Amino acid sequence: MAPPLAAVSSSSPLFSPSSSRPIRRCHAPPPSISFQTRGRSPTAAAAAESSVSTLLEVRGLTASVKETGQQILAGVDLTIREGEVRVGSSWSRRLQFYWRLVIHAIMGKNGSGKSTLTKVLVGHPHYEVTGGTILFKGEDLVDMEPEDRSLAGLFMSFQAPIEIPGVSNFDFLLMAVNARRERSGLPALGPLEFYSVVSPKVDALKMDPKFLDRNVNEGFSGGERKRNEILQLSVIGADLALLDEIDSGLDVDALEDVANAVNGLLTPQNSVLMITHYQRLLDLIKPSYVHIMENGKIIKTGDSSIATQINEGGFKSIALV
Ligand SMILES: Nc1ncnc2c1ncn2[C@@H]1O[C@H](COP(=O)(O)OP(=O)(O)OP(=O)(O)O)[C@@H](O)[C@H]1O
Repeated sequence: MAPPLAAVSSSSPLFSPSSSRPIRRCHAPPPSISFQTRGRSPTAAAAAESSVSTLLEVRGLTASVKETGQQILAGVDLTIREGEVRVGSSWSRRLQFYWRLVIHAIMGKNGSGKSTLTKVLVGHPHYEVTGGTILFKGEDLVDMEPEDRSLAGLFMSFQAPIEIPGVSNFDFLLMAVNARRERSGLPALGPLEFYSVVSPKVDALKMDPKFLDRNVNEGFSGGERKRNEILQLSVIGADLALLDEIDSGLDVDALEDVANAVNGLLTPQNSVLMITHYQRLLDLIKPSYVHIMENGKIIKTGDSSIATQINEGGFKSIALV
Protein backbone atom coordinates (compact mmCIF):
# COMPACT_ATOMS: atom_id res chain seq x y z
CA MET A 1 0.00 0.00 0.00
CA ALA A 2 1.25 3.49 -0.78
CA PRO A 3 2.17 5.63 2.21
CA PRO A 4 -0.34 8.29 3.23
CA LEU A 5 -0.09 11.84 1.95
CA ALA A 6 2.40 12.71 4.60
CA ALA A 7 6.02 12.39 5.40
CA VAL A 8 8.29 12.53 8.40
CA SER A 9 10.09 15.78 8.86
CA SER A 10 13.78 15.50 9.49
CA SER A 11 13.45 18.17 12.17
CA SER A 12 12.00 17.33 15.53
CA PRO A 13 9.35 19.56 17.09
CA LEU A 14 10.88 22.26 19.24
CA PHE A 15 7.84 23.36 21.13
CA SER A 16 5.53 21.85 23.61
CA PRO A 17 1.96 21.34 22.46
CA SER A 18 0.88 24.05 24.84
CA SER A 19 2.82 26.83 23.12
CA SER A 20 0.78 29.70 21.72
CA ARG A 21 1.06 31.67 18.45
CA PRO A 22 2.12 33.97 17.00
CA ILE A 23 5.38 33.74 18.69
CA ARG A 24 8.79 35.23 18.59
CA ARG A 25 11.28 33.06 20.28
CA CYS A 26 14.98 32.96 20.02
CA HIS A 27 16.21 29.82 18.34
CA ALA A 28 19.53 28.62 17.21
CA PRO A 29 19.62 28.97 13.43
CA PRO A 30 18.85 25.67 11.72
CA PRO A 31 21.78 23.89 10.09
CA SER A 32 20.57 24.89 6.64
CA ILE A 33 21.27 28.54 7.40
CA SER A 34 24.64 29.33 8.81
CA PHE A 35 25.66 32.79 9.80
CA GLN A 36 27.62 34.31 12.62
CA THR A 37 26.27 36.97 14.90
CA ARG A 38 29.61 38.47 15.78
CA GLY A 39 30.74 41.45 13.80
CA ARG A 40 27.87 41.24 11.37
CA SER A 41 25.93 44.28 10.42
CA PRO A 42 22.15 44.39 10.11
CA THR A 43 22.74 44.47 6.34
CA ALA A 44 24.58 41.19 6.54
CA ALA A 45 21.78 39.84 8.68
CA ALA A 46 19.26 40.95 6.09
CA ALA A 47 21.25 39.04 3.48
CA ALA A 48 21.09 35.99 5.73
CA GLU A 49 17.34 36.50 5.97
CA SER A 50 16.99 36.37 2.23
CA SER A 51 18.69 32.96 2.25
CA VAL A 52 15.79 31.42 4.20
CA SER A 53 14.47 28.55 2.13
CA THR A 54 11.24 28.73 0.23
CA LEU A 55 9.10 25.71 0.98
CA LEU A 56 6.44 26.21 -1.65
CA GLU A 57 6.37 28.43 -4.68
CA VAL A 58 3.23 28.34 -6.82
CA ARG A 59 3.12 30.50 -9.94
CA GLY A 60 0.21 30.96 -12.34
CA LEU A 61 -1.28 27.59 -11.42
CA THR A 62 -4.29 26.55 -13.45
CA ALA A 63 -6.06 23.22 -13.00
CA SER A 64 -9.19 21.49 -14.22
CA VAL A 65 -11.36 18.55 -13.27
CA LYS A 66 -9.83 15.70 -15.26
CA GLU A 67 -13.10 14.07 -16.24
CA THR A 68 -14.96 17.13 -17.49
CA GLY A 69 -12.20 19.63 -18.25
CA GLN A 70 -13.95 22.22 -16.05
CA GLN A 71 -11.37 24.79 -14.94
CA ILE A 72 -11.26 25.35 -11.17
CA LEU A 73 -7.91 27.02 -10.49
CA ALA A 74 -7.42 30.11 -12.61
CA GLY A 75 -3.85 31.28 -11.99
CA VAL A 76 -2.86 30.83 -8.34
CA ASP A 77 0.27 32.54 -7.03
CA LEU A 78 1.41 31.58 -3.54
CA THR A 79 4.74 31.56 -1.72
CA ILE A 80 5.37 29.85 1.60
CA ARG A 81 8.73 30.17 3.28
CA GLU A 82 10.27 28.46 6.26
CA GLY A 83 10.39 30.37 9.52
CA GLU A 84 11.68 33.86 8.97
CA VAL A 85 14.71 35.35 10.61
CA ARG A 86 14.20 38.62 12.41
CA VAL A 87 16.99 40.70 13.84
CA GLY A 88 16.85 42.61 17.08
CA SER A 89 19.33 43.89 19.61
CA SER A 90 19.47 43.09 23.27
CA TRP A 91 20.09 45.53 26.14
CA SER A 92 23.80 44.84 25.68
CA ARG A 93 23.42 45.95 22.05
CA ARG A 94 24.36 42.57 20.76
CA LEU A 95 22.54 41.49 17.67
CA GLN A 96 20.07 38.76 18.31
CA PHE A 97 18.29 36.58 15.82
CA TYR A 98 14.72 35.54 16.33
CA TRP A 99 12.70 33.02 14.40
CA ARG A 100 9.17 33.88 13.54
CA LEU A 101 7.20 30.74 12.87
CA VAL A 102 5.18 31.01 9.69
CA ILE A 103 1.58 29.97 9.35
CA HIS A 104 -0.59 30.70 6.32
CA ALA A 105 -4.37 30.64 6.16
CA ILE A 106 -6.60 30.60 3.09
CA MET A 107 -10.09 31.98 3.39
CA GLY A 108 -12.79 32.59 0.83
CA LYS A 109 -16.36 31.80 0.08
CA ASN A 110 -17.69 28.32 -0.66
CA GLY A 111 -16.61 26.98 -4.02
CA SER A 112 -13.79 29.49 -4.51
CA GLY A 113 -11.24 26.69 -5.02
CA LYS A 114 -9.50 26.38 -1.63
CA SER A 115 -9.78 22.61 -1.26
CA THR A 116 -9.02 22.08 -4.92
CA LEU A 117 -5.79 24.00 -4.51
CA THR A 118 -4.63 21.73 -1.68
CA LYS A 119 -5.71 18.61 -3.56
CA VAL A 120 -3.81 19.72 -6.66
CA LEU A 121 -0.75 20.35 -4.50
CA VAL A 122 -0.76 16.76 -3.23
CA GLY A 123 -1.49 15.31 -6.68
CA HIS A 124 -5.14 14.25 -6.34
CA PRO A 125 -5.96 12.12 -9.42
CA HIS A 126 -9.26 13.94 -10.13
CA TYR A 127 -7.46 17.10 -11.23
CA GLU A 128 -5.15 18.00 -14.06
CA VAL A 129 -2.64 20.81 -13.94
CA THR A 130 -3.10 22.76 -17.16
CA GLY A 131 -0.58 25.54 -16.60
CA GLY A 132 1.85 27.19 -14.20
CA THR A 133 4.44 25.77 -11.84
CA ILE A 134 4.60 24.24 -8.36
CA LEU A 135 7.98 24.06 -6.69
CA PHE A 136 8.27 22.35 -3.31
CA LYS A 137 11.68 22.81 -1.66
CA GLY A 138 12.96 23.58 -5.14
CA GLU A 139 11.60 20.37 -6.70
CA ASP A 140 8.98 20.45 -9.42
CA LEU A 141 5.88 18.77 -7.98
CA VAL A 142 3.69 18.68 -11.05
CA ASP A 143 4.93 15.38 -12.46
CA MET A 144 5.63 13.78 -9.08
CA GLU A 145 3.49 10.88 -7.82
CA PRO A 146 1.36 11.63 -4.73
CA GLU A 147 3.40 9.23 -2.57
CA ASP A 148 6.64 10.93 -3.63
CA ARG A 149 5.16 14.32 -2.70
CA SER A 150 4.34 12.81 0.67
CA LEU A 151 7.82 11.43 1.11
CA ALA A 152 9.22 14.82 0.12
CA GLY A 153 7.51 16.29 3.20
CA LEU A 154 4.02 17.35 2.18
CA PHE A 155 1.05 16.36 4.34
CA MET A 156 -2.61 16.94 3.72
CA SER A 157 -5.43 16.51 6.17
CA PHE A 158 -8.66 15.97 4.30
CA GLN A 159 -11.89 17.83 4.86
CA ALA A 160 -13.61 14.42 4.91
CA PRO A 161 -11.00 11.84 6.01
CA ILE A 162 -11.56 8.43 4.43
CA GLU A 163 -11.94 5.04 6.10
CA ILE A 164 -9.41 2.29 5.46
CA PRO A 165 -11.19 -0.93 6.42
CA GLY A 166 -8.96 -3.78 7.53
CA VAL A 167 -5.96 -1.57 8.40
CA SER A 168 -5.47 -0.58 12.02
CA ASN A 169 -4.43 2.94 12.87
CA PHE A 170 -1.29 1.58 14.52
CA ASP A 171 -0.22 -0.43 11.46
CA PHE A 172 -1.03 2.46 9.15
CA LEU A 173 1.10 4.90 11.13
CA LEU A 174 3.95 2.41 11.52
CA MET A 175 3.95 1.76 7.78
CA ALA A 176 3.99 5.48 6.99
CA VAL A 177 6.82 6.19 9.42
CA ASN A 178 8.88 3.28 8.15
CA ALA A 179 8.37 4.32 4.52
CA ARG A 180 9.94 7.63 5.37
CA ARG A 181 12.73 6.04 7.42
CA GLU A 182 13.54 3.73 4.54
CA ARG A 183 13.86 6.70 2.22
CA SER A 184 16.23 8.36 4.68
CA GLY A 185 18.30 5.17 4.95
CA LEU A 186 17.21 4.55 8.54
CA PRO A 187 16.31 1.10 9.90
CA ALA A 188 12.62 0.31 10.24
CA LEU A 189 11.06 0.69 13.68
CA GLY A 190 9.57 -2.42 15.26
CA PRO A 191 6.09 -2.32 16.83
CA LEU A 192 7.39 -2.03 20.41
CA GLU A 193 9.78 0.78 19.58
CA PHE A 194 7.09 2.56 17.61
CA TYR A 195 4.61 2.26 20.44
CA SER A 196 6.86 4.43 22.60
CA VAL A 197 6.83 7.04 19.80
CA VAL A 198 3.11 7.05 19.17
CA SER A 199 1.87 6.72 22.72
CA PRO A 200 2.81 10.25 23.95
CA LYS A 201 1.26 11.72 20.79
CA VAL A 202 -2.01 9.94 21.50
CA ASP A 203 -1.90 11.28 25.05
CA ALA A 204 -1.14 14.84 23.86
CA LEU A 205 -4.22 14.74 21.66
CA LYS A 206 -6.25 13.34 24.57
CA MET A 207 -7.24 10.35 22.48
CA ASP A 208 -8.15 6.98 23.92
CA PRO A 209 -5.26 4.57 23.10
CA LYS A 210 -7.92 2.13 21.87
CA PHE A 211 -8.10 4.24 18.72
CA LEU A 212 -4.73 2.77 17.72
CA ASP A 213 -6.27 -0.69 17.43
CA ARG A 214 -9.30 0.44 15.46
CA ASN A 215 -9.28 0.45 11.68
CA VAL A 216 -8.39 3.82 10.20
CA ASN A 217 -11.42 6.11 10.61
CA GLU A 218 -13.85 3.17 10.53
CA GLY A 219 -16.85 4.10 12.62
CA PHE A 220 -15.11 7.26 13.87
CA SER A 221 -17.25 10.32 14.52
CA GLY A 222 -16.52 13.48 12.50
CA GLY A 223 -14.54 15.00 15.38
CA GLU A 224 -12.64 11.75 16.03
CA ARG A 225 -11.61 11.63 12.37
CA LYS A 226 -10.24 15.15 12.57
CA ARG A 227 -8.28 14.35 15.71
CA ASN A 228 -6.98 11.23 13.99
CA GLU A 229 -5.75 13.30 11.03
CA ILE A 230 -3.73 15.46 13.41
CA LEU A 231 -2.42 12.33 15.13
CA GLN A 232 -1.12 11.22 11.71
CA LEU A 233 0.52 14.61 11.23
CA SER A 234 2.11 14.61 14.67
CA VAL A 235 3.46 11.05 14.32
CA ILE A 236 4.59 11.28 10.72
CA GLY A 237 5.55 14.96 10.64
CA ALA A 238 5.76 17.25 7.62
CA ASP A 239 7.70 20.14 6.21
CA LEU A 240 4.43 21.65 4.97
CA ALA A 241 1.07 20.57 6.36
CA LEU A 242 -2.06 21.47 4.39
CA LEU A 243 -4.96 21.44 6.82
CA ASP A 244 -8.37 21.63 5.19
CA GLU A 245 -11.03 22.80 7.65
CA ILE A 246 -9.64 20.89 10.61
CA ASP A 247 -12.09 22.86 12.73
CA SER A 248 -15.23 21.44 11.16
CA GLY A 249 -17.01 18.98 13.38
CA LEU A 250 -14.88 19.75 16.43
CA ASP A 251 -16.35 20.86 19.72
CA VAL A 252 -14.62 23.63 21.70
CA ASP A 253 -12.38 21.29 23.74
CA ALA A 254 -11.42 19.18 20.73
CA LEU A 255 -10.56 22.28 18.74
CA GLU A 256 -8.24 23.43 21.50
CA ASP A 257 -6.53 20.01 21.68
CA VAL A 258 -6.06 19.92 17.92
CA ALA A 259 -4.80 23.53 17.77
CA ASN A 260 -2.34 22.84 20.60
CA ALA A 261 -1.05 19.79 18.76
CA VAL A 262 -0.58 21.76 15.54
CA ASN A 263 1.12 24.63 17.36
CA GLY A 264 3.39 22.14 19.09
CA LEU A 265 4.57 20.78 15.75
CA LEU A 266 5.72 24.08 14.33
CA THR A 267 9.43 24.65 14.01
CA PRO A 268 11.45 27.31 12.18
CA GLN A 269 11.88 24.85 9.33
CA ASN A 270 8.30 23.92 8.58
CA SER A 271 5.00 25.61 7.96
CA VAL A 272 1.26 25.13 7.92
CA LEU A 273 -1.27 26.20 5.32
CA MET A 274 -4.73 25.98 6.78
CA ILE A 275 -8.10 26.50 5.20
CA THR A 276 -10.78 27.80 7.46
CA HIS A 277 -13.93 29.88 7.55
CA TYR A 278 -13.85 30.48 11.26
CA GLN A 279 -12.22 33.01 13.51
CA ARG A 280 -12.16 30.57 16.43
CA LEU A 281 -9.43 28.51 14.74
CA LEU A 282 -7.47 31.65 13.84
CA ASP A 283 -7.60 32.66 17.50
CA LEU A 284 -5.86 29.41 18.43
CA ILE A 285 -3.48 28.97 15.50
CA LYS A 286 -2.58 32.54 14.61
CA PRO A 287 -1.61 32.97 10.97
CA SER A 288 1.23 35.19 9.85
CA TYR A 289 -0.38 35.54 6.42
CA VAL A 290 -3.98 35.30 5.31
CA HIS A 291 -4.80 34.76 1.63
CA ILE A 292 -8.22 35.41 0.19
CA MET A 293 -9.30 33.13 -2.61
CA GLU A 294 -11.99 33.96 -5.12
CA ASN A 295 -12.89 32.30 -8.42
CA GLY A 296 -9.83 30.05 -8.39
CA LYS A 297 -7.29 32.78 -7.63
CA ILE A 298 -5.69 34.35 -4.59
CA ILE A 299 -6.94 37.91 -4.85
CA LYS A 300 -5.45 39.37 -1.68
CA THR A 301 -2.76 38.53 0.86
CA GLY A 302 -2.21 40.27 4.15
CA ASP A 303 -1.76 39.71 7.84
CA SER A 304 -4.33 38.30 10.23
CA SER A 305 -6.20 41.62 10.29
CA ILE A 306 -7.69 40.58 6.92
CA ALA A 307 -9.36 37.65 8.63
CA THR A 308 -10.81 40.00 11.21
CA GLN A 309 -12.11 42.28 8.44
CA ILE A 310 -13.73 39.31 6.71
CA ASN A 311 -15.30 38.10 9.88
CA GLU A 312 -16.57 41.59 10.60
CA GLY A 313 -17.96 41.86 7.06
CA GLY A 314 -15.27 44.23 5.76
CA PHE A 315 -14.92 42.50 2.39
CA LYS A 316 -18.16 42.83 0.51
CA SER A 317 -17.21 40.32 -2.16
CA ILE A 318 -16.45 37.57 0.34
CA ALA A 319 -19.60 36.03 1.70
CA LEU A 320 -18.56 33.52 4.29
CA VAL A 321 -21.12 31.18 5.69
N1 LIG B 1 -14.07 16.74 -8.94
C1 LIG B 1 -14.89 17.79 -9.18
N2 LIG B 1 -15.91 17.68 -10.07
C2 LIG B 1 -16.71 18.73 -10.34
N3 LIG B 1 -16.59 19.94 -9.76
C3 LIG B 1 -15.62 20.11 -8.85
C4 LIG B 1 -14.70 19.04 -8.53
N4 LIG B 1 -13.83 19.51 -7.61
C5 LIG B 1 -14.17 20.79 -7.37
N5 LIG B 1 -15.24 21.14 -8.12
C6 LIG B 1 -15.92 22.45 -8.11
O1 LIG B 1 -14.91 23.43 -8.02
C7 LIG B 1 -15.34 24.51 -7.19
C8 LIG B 1 -14.32 24.71 -6.07
O2 LIG B 1 -14.45 23.64 -5.14
P1 LIG B 1 -13.59 23.59 -3.80
O3 LIG B 1 -13.97 22.36 -3.07
O4 LIG B 1 -12.17 23.77 -4.14
O5 LIG B 1 -14.12 24.90 -3.06
P2 LIG B 1 -13.80 25.45 -1.60
O6 LIG B 1 -13.33 26.86 -1.76
O7 LIG B 1 -12.89 24.52 -0.87
O8 LIG B 1 -15.25 25.46 -0.98
P3 LIG B 1 -15.79 25.20 0.53
O9 LIG B 1 -15.47 26.43 1.32
O10 LIG B 1 -17.26 25.03 0.34
O11 LIG B 1 -15.14 23.94 1.07
C9 LIG B 1 -16.73 24.14 -6.69
O12 LIG B 1 -17.69 24.78 -7.50
C10 LIG B 1 -16.79 22.63 -6.88
O13 LIG B 1 -18.10 22.17 -7.13
